[in-house]
Amino acid sequence: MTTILGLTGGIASGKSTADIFFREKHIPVIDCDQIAHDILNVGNKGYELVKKQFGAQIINEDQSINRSVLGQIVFNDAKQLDILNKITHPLIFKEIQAKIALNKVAKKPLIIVDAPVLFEANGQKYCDCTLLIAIPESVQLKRLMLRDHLSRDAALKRIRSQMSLSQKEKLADFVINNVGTKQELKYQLEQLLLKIKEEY
Ligand SMILES: CC(C)(COP(=O)(O)OP(=O)(O)OC[C@H]1O[C@@H](n2cnc3c(N)ncnc32)[C@H](O)[C@@H]1O)[C@@H](O)C(=O)NCCC(=O)NCCS
Ligand SMILES: Nc1ncnc2c1ncn2[C@@H]1O[C@H](COP(=O)(O)OP(=O)(O)OP(=O)(O)O)[C@@H](O)[C@H]1O
Repeated sequence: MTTILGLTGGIASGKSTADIFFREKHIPVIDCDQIAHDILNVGNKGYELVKKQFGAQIINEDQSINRSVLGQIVFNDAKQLDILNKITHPLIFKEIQAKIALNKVAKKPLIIVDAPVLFEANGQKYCDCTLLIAIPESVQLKRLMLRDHLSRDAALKRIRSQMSLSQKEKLADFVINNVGTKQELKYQLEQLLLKIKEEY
Protein backbone atom coordinates (compact mmCIF):
# COMPACT_ATOMS: atom_id res chain seq x y z
CA MET A 1 0.00 0.00 0.00
CA THR A 2 1.12 3.54 -0.75
CA THR A 3 0.76 6.40 1.75
CA ILE A 4 0.42 9.88 0.26
CA LEU A 5 1.72 12.62 2.54
CA GLY A 6 0.67 16.15 1.59
CA LEU A 7 3.44 18.55 2.61
CA THR A 8 2.45 22.16 3.03
CA GLY A 9 3.40 25.40 4.75
CA GLY A 10 3.55 29.08 4.01
CA ILE A 11 5.99 30.59 1.56
CA ALA A 12 9.63 30.09 2.70
CA SER A 13 8.58 27.87 5.63
CA GLY A 14 11.07 25.12 4.68
CA LYS A 15 9.20 22.69 2.40
CA SER A 16 11.98 22.47 -0.20
CA THR A 17 14.48 21.97 2.61
CA ALA A 18 12.32 19.06 3.86
CA ASP A 19 12.15 17.72 0.28
CA ILE A 20 15.95 17.40 0.24
CA PHE A 21 15.71 15.18 3.34
CA PHE A 22 12.99 12.99 1.80
CA ARG A 23 14.86 12.60 -1.49
CA GLU A 24 18.02 11.60 0.37
CA LYS A 25 15.89 8.80 1.85
CA HIS A 26 14.79 7.82 -1.69
CA ILE A 27 11.21 8.87 -0.95
CA PRO A 28 9.68 10.36 -4.11
CA VAL A 29 8.62 14.00 -3.95
CA ILE A 30 6.05 15.55 -6.27
CA ASP A 31 6.89 19.25 -6.42
CA CYS A 32 3.77 21.28 -7.22
CA ASP A 33 5.69 24.54 -7.77
CA GLN A 34 7.65 22.72 -10.48
CA ILE A 35 4.43 21.38 -12.03
CA ALA A 36 2.96 24.90 -11.95
CA HIS A 37 6.03 26.19 -13.81
CA ASP A 38 5.89 23.37 -16.39
CA ILE A 39 2.26 23.97 -17.31
CA LEU A 40 3.11 27.62 -18.08
CA ASN A 41 5.88 26.66 -20.52
CA VAL A 42 5.36 27.70 -24.17
CA GLY A 43 3.21 25.09 -25.93
CA ASN A 44 1.62 23.73 -22.76
CA LYS A 45 -2.06 24.10 -21.93
CA GLY A 46 -1.68 26.60 -19.10
CA TYR A 47 0.45 28.85 -21.28
CA GLU A 48 -2.31 29.63 -23.78
CA LEU A 49 -4.99 30.11 -21.12
CA VAL A 50 -2.85 32.39 -18.95
CA LYS A 51 -1.60 34.41 -21.95
CA LYS A 52 -5.19 34.92 -23.09
CA GLN A 53 -6.29 36.05 -19.62
CA PHE A 54 -3.37 38.34 -18.65
CA GLY A 55 -2.28 39.54 -22.10
CA ALA A 56 0.97 40.91 -23.54
CA GLN A 57 2.08 42.50 -20.25
CA ILE A 58 3.21 39.06 -18.94
CA ILE A 59 4.94 37.86 -22.14
CA ASN A 60 8.72 38.03 -22.56
CA GLU A 61 10.41 38.80 -25.89
CA ASP A 62 11.06 35.09 -26.41
CA GLN A 63 7.29 34.46 -25.93
CA SER A 64 7.73 32.75 -22.53
CA ILE A 65 5.62 33.84 -19.55
CA ASN A 66 7.35 36.30 -17.25
CA ARG A 67 6.48 34.70 -13.91
CA SER A 68 7.99 37.56 -11.98
CA VAL A 69 5.61 40.08 -13.61
CA LEU A 70 2.66 37.68 -13.27
CA GLY A 71 3.58 37.26 -9.59
CA GLN A 72 3.58 41.03 -9.06
CA ILE A 73 0.08 41.22 -10.56
CA VAL A 74 -1.52 38.36 -8.65
CA PHE A 75 0.15 38.89 -5.26
CA ASN A 76 -1.05 42.52 -5.33
CA ASP A 77 -4.64 41.68 -6.20
CA ALA A 78 -6.60 38.82 -4.64
CA LYS A 79 -9.11 38.80 -7.52
CA GLN A 80 -6.35 38.27 -10.11
CA LEU A 81 -4.82 35.51 -7.95
CA ASP A 82 -8.18 33.79 -7.83
CA ILE A 83 -8.45 33.96 -11.63
CA LEU A 84 -4.95 32.48 -12.04
CA ASN A 85 -5.76 29.73 -9.51
CA LYS A 86 -8.96 28.83 -11.37
CA ILE A 87 -6.95 28.37 -14.57
CA THR A 88 -3.93 26.58 -13.15
CA HIS A 89 -5.18 24.43 -10.26
CA PRO A 90 -7.23 21.92 -12.30
CA LEU A 91 -4.22 21.42 -14.61
CA ILE A 92 -1.86 21.05 -11.64
CA PHE A 93 -4.13 18.51 -9.90
CA LYS A 94 -4.39 16.45 -13.10
CA GLU A 95 -0.60 16.27 -13.28
CA ILE A 96 -0.29 15.40 -9.57
CA GLN A 97 -2.75 12.53 -10.06
CA ALA A 98 -0.73 11.20 -13.00
CA LYS A 99 2.52 11.34 -10.99
CA ILE A 100 0.88 9.64 -7.99
CA ALA A 101 -0.38 6.86 -10.27
CA LEU A 102 3.12 6.28 -11.68
CA ASN A 103 4.62 6.02 -8.18
CA LYS A 104 1.85 3.63 -7.14
CA VAL A 105 2.67 1.37 -10.08
CA ALA A 106 6.29 1.45 -8.90
CA LYS A 107 4.95 0.29 -5.49
CA LYS A 108 6.49 3.18 -3.55
CA PRO A 109 5.39 2.88 0.12
CA LEU A 110 5.40 6.67 0.69
CA ILE A 111 4.97 9.61 -1.67
CA ILE A 112 5.37 13.27 -0.69
CA VAL A 113 3.21 15.84 -2.45
CA ASP A 114 4.81 19.24 -1.78
CA ALA A 115 1.97 21.70 -2.32
CA PRO A 116 2.32 25.25 -0.90
CA VAL A 117 -1.40 25.93 -1.27
CA LEU A 118 -2.63 22.42 -0.43
CA PHE A 119 -5.36 23.54 2.00
CA GLU A 120 -6.33 26.67 0.02
CA ALA A 121 -6.98 24.40 -2.99
CA ASN A 122 -8.61 21.62 -0.90
CA GLY A 123 -5.93 19.22 -2.11
CA GLN A 124 -5.88 17.28 1.17
CA LYS A 125 -8.66 15.08 -0.25
CA TYR A 126 -6.03 13.43 -2.47
CA CYS A 127 -3.74 12.67 0.51
CA ASP A 128 -3.79 10.06 3.28
CA CYS A 129 -2.28 12.50 5.77
CA THR A 130 -0.84 16.01 5.83
CA LEU A 131 2.24 17.66 7.29
CA LEU A 132 2.44 21.38 7.97
CA ILE A 133 5.83 23.07 8.29
CA ALA A 134 5.18 25.98 10.62
CA ILE A 135 7.23 29.10 11.38
CA PRO A 136 6.36 32.40 13.05
CA GLU A 137 5.73 35.22 10.57
CA SER A 138 8.79 37.19 11.77
CA VAL A 139 11.14 34.30 10.86
CA GLN A 140 9.25 33.63 7.63
CA LEU A 141 9.59 37.26 6.58
CA LYS A 142 13.33 37.29 7.31
CA ARG A 143 14.00 34.04 5.39
CA LEU A 144 11.79 35.07 2.46
CA MET A 145 13.39 38.51 2.05
CA LEU A 146 16.85 36.94 2.23
CA ARG A 147 16.13 34.09 -0.22
CA ASP A 148 14.14 35.99 -2.87
CA HIS A 149 15.67 39.47 -2.42
CA LEU A 150 12.19 40.92 -1.87
CA SER A 151 11.36 44.16 -0.12
CA ARG A 152 9.56 43.85 3.22
CA ASP A 153 6.34 45.05 1.59
CA ALA A 154 6.48 42.61 -1.34
CA ALA A 155 7.36 39.73 1.00
CA LEU A 156 4.47 40.55 3.34
CA LYS A 157 2.03 40.67 0.39
CA ARG A 158 3.08 37.15 -0.64
CA ILE A 159 2.76 35.85 2.92
CA ARG A 160 -0.67 37.44 3.40
CA SER A 161 -2.00 36.05 0.09
CA GLN A 162 -1.92 32.63 1.75
CA MET A 163 -4.11 31.00 4.40
CA SER A 164 -3.07 31.94 7.95
CA LEU A 165 -0.87 29.60 9.95
CA SER A 166 -3.54 29.14 12.64
CA GLN A 167 -6.09 28.01 10.04
CA LYS A 168 -3.60 25.57 8.53
CA GLU A 169 -2.72 24.18 11.97
CA LYS A 170 -6.37 23.21 12.43
CA LEU A 171 -6.35 21.21 9.19
CA ALA A 172 -2.98 19.43 9.39
CA ASP A 173 -2.47 15.92 10.79
CA PHE A 174 1.16 16.62 11.72
CA VAL A 175 2.86 19.94 12.46
CA ILE A 176 6.62 20.49 12.54
CA ASN A 177 8.06 23.78 13.75
CA ASN A 178 11.00 24.99 11.66
CA VAL A 179 12.12 27.88 13.83
CA GLY A 180 15.35 26.08 14.82
CA THR A 181 18.30 24.91 12.73
CA LYS A 182 18.08 22.78 9.57
CA GLN A 183 19.55 19.94 11.67
CA GLU A 184 16.63 20.27 14.10
CA LEU A 185 14.20 20.14 11.17
CA LYS A 186 15.86 16.97 9.94
CA TYR A 187 15.58 15.33 13.35
CA GLN A 188 11.86 16.11 13.53
CA LEU A 189 11.35 14.68 10.02
CA GLU A 190 13.13 11.46 11.10
CA GLN A 191 10.69 11.17 14.01
CA LEU A 192 7.75 11.81 11.71
CA LEU A 193 8.77 9.02 9.35
CA LEU A 194 8.76 6.58 12.30
CA LYS A 195 5.26 7.77 13.29
CA ILE A 196 3.91 7.41 9.75
CA LYS A 197 5.37 3.89 9.53
CA GLU A 198 3.45 2.96 12.70
CA GLU A 199 0.16 4.65 11.82
CA TYR A 200 -0.25 4.08 8.08
C1 LIG B 1 2.36 33.43 -9.49
C2 LIG B 1 3.48 32.66 -10.16
C3 LIG B 1 3.50 32.89 -11.67
C4 LIG B 1 4.83 33.20 -9.57
O1 LIG B 1 5.91 32.42 -10.06
P1 LIG B 1 7.33 32.47 -9.33
O2 LIG B 1 8.27 31.62 -10.13
O3 LIG B 1 7.70 33.90 -9.08
O4 LIG B 1 7.11 31.83 -7.88
P2 LIG B 1 6.94 30.28 -7.52
O5 LIG B 1 6.02 29.62 -8.49
O6 LIG B 1 8.28 29.65 -7.34
O7 LIG B 1 6.16 30.36 -6.14
C5 LIG B 1 6.84 30.75 -4.95
C6 LIG B 1 5.90 30.61 -3.79
O8 LIG B 1 4.80 31.53 -3.94
C7 LIG B 1 3.68 30.98 -3.29
N1 LIG B 1 2.56 30.83 -4.25
C8 LIG B 1 2.60 30.40 -5.54
N2 LIG B 1 1.36 30.35 -6.06
C9 LIG B 1 0.52 30.75 -5.09
C10 LIG B 1 -0.89 30.88 -5.00
N3 LIG B 1 -1.66 30.58 -6.05
N4 LIG B 1 -1.42 31.30 -3.83
C11 LIG B 1 -0.65 31.61 -2.76
N5 LIG B 1 0.70 31.47 -2.77
C12 LIG B 1 1.27 31.07 -3.92
C13 LIG B 1 4.09 29.56 -2.80
O9 LIG B 1 4.47 29.61 -1.46
C14 LIG B 1 5.26 29.25 -3.68
O10 LIG B 1 6.12 28.29 -3.09
C15 LIG B 1 3.38 31.13 -9.86
O11 LIG B 1 3.60 30.90 -8.50
C16 LIG B 1 2.01 30.54 -10.25
O12 LIG B 1 1.78 30.29 -11.41
N6 LIG B 1 1.12 30.32 -9.23
C17 LIG B 1 -0.20 29.78 -9.50
C18 LIG B 1 -0.17 28.28 -9.42
C19 LIG B 1 -0.04 27.80 -8.01
O13 LIG B 1 -0.98 27.80 -7.22
N7 LIG B 1 1.18 27.35 -7.65
C20 LIG B 1 1.47 26.83 -6.35
C21 LIG B 1 1.75 25.37 -6.43
S1 LIG B 1 0.27 24.45 -6.39
N1 LIG C 1 15.85 25.69 9.81
C1 LIG C 1 16.32 26.63 8.99
N2 LIG C 1 17.25 27.50 9.40
C2 LIG C 1 17.73 28.48 8.58
N3 LIG C 1 17.32 28.66 7.30
C3 LIG C 1 16.39 27.81 6.85
C4 LIG C 1 15.84 26.75 7.65
N4 LIG C 1 14.94 26.06 6.89
C5 LIG C 1 14.92 26.66 5.68
N5 LIG C 1 15.78 27.70 5.65
C6 LIG C 1 16.05 28.64 4.52
O1 LIG C 1 14.86 29.43 4.38
C7 LIG C 1 14.57 29.65 3.02
C8 LIG C 1 13.19 29.09 2.71
O2 LIG C 1 13.21 27.66 2.79
P1 LIG C 1 12.61 26.76 1.61
O3 LIG C 1 13.08 27.26 0.30
O4 LIG C 1 12.89 25.34 1.97
O5 LIG C 1 11.07 27.12 1.81
P2 LIG C 1 9.79 26.64 0.96
O6 LIG C 1 8.72 26.38 1.95
O7 LIG C 1 10.16 25.53 0.06
O8 LIG C 1 9.47 27.95 0.13
P3 LIG C 1 8.40 28.16 -1.11
O9 LIG C 1 7.05 28.16 -0.50
O10 LIG C 1 8.74 29.47 -1.68
O11 LIG C 1 8.62 27.03 -2.07
C9 LIG C 1 15.70 28.98 2.22
O12 LIG C 1 16.65 29.93 1.93
C10 LIG C 1 16.23 27.93 3.20
O13 LIG C 1 17.60 27.61 2.96
